[in-house]
Amino acid sequence: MSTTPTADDEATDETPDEATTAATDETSESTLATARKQLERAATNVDVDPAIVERLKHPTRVQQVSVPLERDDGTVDVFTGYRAQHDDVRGPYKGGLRYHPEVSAAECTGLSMWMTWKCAVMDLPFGGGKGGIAVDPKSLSEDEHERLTRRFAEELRDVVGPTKDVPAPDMGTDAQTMAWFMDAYSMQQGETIPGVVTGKPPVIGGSYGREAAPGRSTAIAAREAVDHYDRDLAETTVAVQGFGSVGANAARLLDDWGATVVAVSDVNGAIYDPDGLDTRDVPTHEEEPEAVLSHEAPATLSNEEVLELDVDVLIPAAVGNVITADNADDIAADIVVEGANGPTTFAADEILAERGVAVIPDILANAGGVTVSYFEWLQDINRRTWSLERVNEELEEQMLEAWENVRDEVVDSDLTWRDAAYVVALSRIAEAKGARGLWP
Ligand SMILES: NC(=O)C1=CN([C@@H]2O[C@H](COP(=O)(O)OP(=O)(O)OC[C@H]3O[C@@H](n4cnc5c(N)ncnc54)[C@H](OP(=O)(O)O)[C@@H]3O)[C@@H](O)[C@H]2O)C=CC1
Ligand SMILES: O=C(O)CCC(=O)C(=O)O
Repeated sequence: MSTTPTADDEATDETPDEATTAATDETSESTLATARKQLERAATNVDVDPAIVERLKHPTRVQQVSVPLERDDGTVDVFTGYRAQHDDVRGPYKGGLRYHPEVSAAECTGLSMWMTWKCAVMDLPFGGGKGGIAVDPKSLSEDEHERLTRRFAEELRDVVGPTKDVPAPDMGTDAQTMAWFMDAYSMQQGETIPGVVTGKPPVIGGSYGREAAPGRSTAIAAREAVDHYDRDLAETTVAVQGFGSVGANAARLLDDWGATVVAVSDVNGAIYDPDGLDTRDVPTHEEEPEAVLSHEAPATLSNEEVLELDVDVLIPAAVGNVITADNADDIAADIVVEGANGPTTFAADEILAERGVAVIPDILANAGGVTVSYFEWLQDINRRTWSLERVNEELEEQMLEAWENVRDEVVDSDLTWRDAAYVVALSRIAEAKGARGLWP
């Protein structure tokens, strides 16, 4: 079933277009509204055909599917799944699959727009996609997670594929989810096709280093930002919201590199030690969900308090829309590095910019995930495995190149880091559209 989402979308009751105008209450500014407003603002800094900008406010398509699940007790529940495909002028759609109760057509559309820019900033030959199922993954047994994923893969079969659209993990999904997805798709196609998804376990064509990659790039971005502002990482304090794939890997690397990580949180709150936490001893979401508070520490904080801690670097690495107009004035960090996708609303971004807080945007900071996904895709096509050392070296190189491209715009054109990243991305996308003769 291929549809434009309708008001049947139980998760939000809004279409992608309605989502833009529905966001009247600042704190509830939707992902899609933020993504569109960011695009409009950034477009004023680039010489790009307004028709292209108008086109880029909309996805190519959003696939909406019903995903029936037979529960372990024999009853059946039907969930709604989505795959938003935003733009593919530079290559196949690329982006994660999220299992979360708030997944909706509008959210996937906004997230797929950010994937288009992210792939362009990193100069990867991909466009932007994002999808998921509106479900609480913690309510699923492992067998239910597998059955749901296999059925989702069947429903998406016509729109995904190694040269069409290549999903990957996101919140609530992991390497095992990708393995089931790849197996279900391969069985339907009658041959093993590892390149249909990335983020798989290495034993079936996954790349070493993929799981840690978005956290690694977030740490690299934090390190480079600290250096850009003439500070010393050894004297830098860091707070991290979210201790999953992105947050835990970023925190542990920065800890390894000499920074002092004073607070980390999961969904239930944060642990705080002004002298620095031993982040390797704190259980990650993958090791044990909701276990951060079980680690002994001098103090605990709420998730709101962790955002307002007086640290040098704040890394929101959990859910979106956590820095809003309501708390932007209370953010005490000098540098915010966006590990999560869309943690800062449009209005909050403007407040932080006025206050001189540097915000390193998600489309640059957490782009290590999709970059190593690209490496995985190359390995799958070539049937050749790269070592972890090679993956990390090439990631470092690609991140530094993207960092320099964006930094040059910040320095030369006096732009915010987000606007600068958009200038790099939009210029490449517009150039590709021009070269292909696509209008718009
Ligand atoms: N995985 C990837 O490849 C990439 C992910 N991202 C983005 O990074 C963010 C995190 O994703 P990822 O690390 O994969 O997710 P995970 O599911 O691995 O971890 C999420 C973490 O956030 C915590 N969390 C969940 N809800 C909240 C909340 N409301 N407040 C505070 N903490 C919360 C979870 O706690 P608990 O353990 O208690 O559940 C967990 O520690 C998302 O925005 C995602 O889109 C970006 C690039 C790539
Ligand atoms: O690895 C990928 O393809 C995409 C990861 C992702 O969803 C993201 O960067 O937000």
